[in-house]
Amino acid sequence: METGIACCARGALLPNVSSQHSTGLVSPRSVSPSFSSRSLKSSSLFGESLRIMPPRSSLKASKSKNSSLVTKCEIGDSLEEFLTKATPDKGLIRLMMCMGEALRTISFKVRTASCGGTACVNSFGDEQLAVDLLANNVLFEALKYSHIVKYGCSEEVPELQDMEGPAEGGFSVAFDPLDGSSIVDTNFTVGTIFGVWPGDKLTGVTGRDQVAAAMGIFGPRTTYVLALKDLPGTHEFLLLDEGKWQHVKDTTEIGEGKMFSPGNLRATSDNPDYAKLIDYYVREKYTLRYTGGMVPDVNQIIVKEKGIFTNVASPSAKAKLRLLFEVAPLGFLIEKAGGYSSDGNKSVLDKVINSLDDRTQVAYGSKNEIIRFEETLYGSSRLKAPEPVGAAA
Ligand SMILES: O=C(COP(=O)(O)O)[C@@H](O)[C@H](O)[C@H](O)[C@H](O)COP(=O)(O)O
Repeated sequence: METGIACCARGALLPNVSSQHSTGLVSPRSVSPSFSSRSLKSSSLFGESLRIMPPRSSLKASKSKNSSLVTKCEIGDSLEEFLTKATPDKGLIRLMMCMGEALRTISFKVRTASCGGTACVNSFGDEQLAVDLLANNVLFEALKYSHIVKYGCSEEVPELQDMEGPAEGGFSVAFDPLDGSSIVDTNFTVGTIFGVWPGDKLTGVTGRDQVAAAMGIFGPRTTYVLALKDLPGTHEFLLLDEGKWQHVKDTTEIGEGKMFSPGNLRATSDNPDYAKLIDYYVREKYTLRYTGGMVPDVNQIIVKEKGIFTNVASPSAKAKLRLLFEVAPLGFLIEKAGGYSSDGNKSVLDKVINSLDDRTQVAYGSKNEIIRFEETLYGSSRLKAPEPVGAAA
C-alpha cells in the first residue's frame, strides 16, 4: 500500500494519541502504518462481542468495461481491504483512508467535549476550540496529508482553500465538518458530511459528478458510511474499540416502509402542500423518527432501508440546507443505496451547483415516497408511478 496512506495512519492527525490511549478508547496500535493487521486483539473487557466476525457476505462491484474492476467486497473487511478491492484509484483510496482517520479523531473529540452556554469545546494541542471548528481543522489537515486534493471547501467558511494537491488526476472536496453542532450538548447523534469531485471544480458541477461521498456518524456507535461512483451500494464501517474501521453493512435497496423525518416543519404554516403531505403521514400512521440532525435522520433511511426525510421551504421558512456541503453528498449516498432524492422536480444530483452557498429544499427516500413527495408538492412526478401513491388528491 502506498506510503501516503501510512502517513495519515501514523496519527499525524492525532496529536493527543497518548491521552486517547489512556482512556482505552483508541489504541496507538490501531494506527499501524500498514492498516493491515488482521487480528482484532484488544485488552478491553467488553470488546469481545465486537470481534465476532459477522457472516461474510459479498457484493460485486459494477460490471465495468474493464473487467479488472469487478471486485468482491466482503463484510468483515477492514476499510483498507474494502477500498483496495473496490477501486483501482490509489489516490481515491488514500483520500478515503485519510478522511477515515479524521473521522476517528473527530469522534473522540466530540465524545470528550465539554459543553456549556453557547458552545462545546475540546482541547487540541494547546488550544481550546469549539468542536465544530476543531472538526473543521482536522478535516483540512486530512485533505492536505492525502496529497491528492486540489481544493478543500468547508461549510464553516465557504471559500476554496488550496490543499496543494494536483488538479489533474486529483480531487476537490466539500464538507460540513460537524452537522448538528448545536445538538452536541444534548448528546444527540451528529455527523460529518463530505463529497469528492474530480479535478479542481466545486461550482459549475452537479452532485452526479461526485466520485465519492461519505458521512461520519458520531452516536452510540461511530460509523463511516461511504459510496464510490463505480461501486454499487452504500457501505457502512463500524469503528471498533481499537480504532479500526470494519465493514459491517451494504445497502443496495431502499424499500417501502412507514417512517418519516419531517425537517423545517414550521414551513407547513404557509405551505399548504407540505401540510397536506405531513397530514398524510400522520393519517397513514407513519412512525416519526426525527432528531433534527440531518446526518442521523438521513442515515436511518440507509440503515433501515426504508423511510422518507423532508426539508421543505415556504415563503416564511426559506430553504437552509446547502447543496454543495450537505444535500448533494447525502443525495449521492442515498441514490447509491438504491433510494431517490428530489428538490420537488428533479434529483438533487442533477442540480447544477452555481455558487458555494446554493441552498435547496430536499427529500430523500424510497421511490414511492419521492413520487408522493413530488406529486403532493407539484402535482406530478418525473418518476411515473405505476399506480397512485396517495396524498396528492
Ligand atoms: O443544518 C443542520 C444542522 O445545523 P447545525 O446544528 O448548525 O450544524 C441540519 O442538521 C438541519 O438543521 C436538520 O437536518 C433539520 O432538517 C433542520 O430542520 P428543523 O429541525 O426544522 O430546524
